[in-house]
Amino acid sequence: MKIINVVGAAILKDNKILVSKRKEDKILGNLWEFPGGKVEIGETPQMALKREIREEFHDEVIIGNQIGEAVNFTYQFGTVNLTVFFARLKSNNLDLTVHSKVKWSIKEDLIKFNWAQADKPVVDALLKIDLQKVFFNENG
Ligand SMILES: Nc1nc2c([nH]c(=O)n2[C@H]2C[C@H](O)[C@@H](COP(=O)(O)OP(=O)(O)OP(=O)(O)O)O2)c(=O)[nH]1
Repeated sequence: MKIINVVGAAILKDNKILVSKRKEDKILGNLWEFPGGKVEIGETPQMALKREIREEFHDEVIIGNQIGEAVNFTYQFGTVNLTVFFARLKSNNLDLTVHSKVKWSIKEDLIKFNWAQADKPVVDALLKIDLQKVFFNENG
């Protein structure tokens, strides 16, 4: 079965995490996810994530550490290999070009969103991390 390599960003601001809702007419429509997308040939995960955030929100980000392990989840259309990284915004447009909505959520509320299946183990891993201790290298 086809493996689709996907990267996502848990963008942090003021101890909140940005969560985004997929448009109704897309695969996994109306489900919540970490913004990001497919890694293209020749890209590192970090390069792909910066490109996707630029395309999706017209924003620049600093990428931090990976959250937990990469997750493999098999949907009807293929197996998604999802890797999620912490990120911080360097700009603040958050233009909605591919999502129907975004929300800033406190950690405790993350479980209330209707997540894409692949994201659930990542959310569990995130819940165990103290967000106050997440570090960003300004060159990241
Ligand atoms: N961006 C993102 N995609 C996720 C997450 N969880 C998850 O299962 N996915 C799936 C949804 C899609 O099948 C795939 C990511 O593809 P995508 O968002 O770049 O693209 P898409 O299939 O919606 O649309 P397209 O680029 O093919 O036009 O991974 C997540 O947290 N973030």
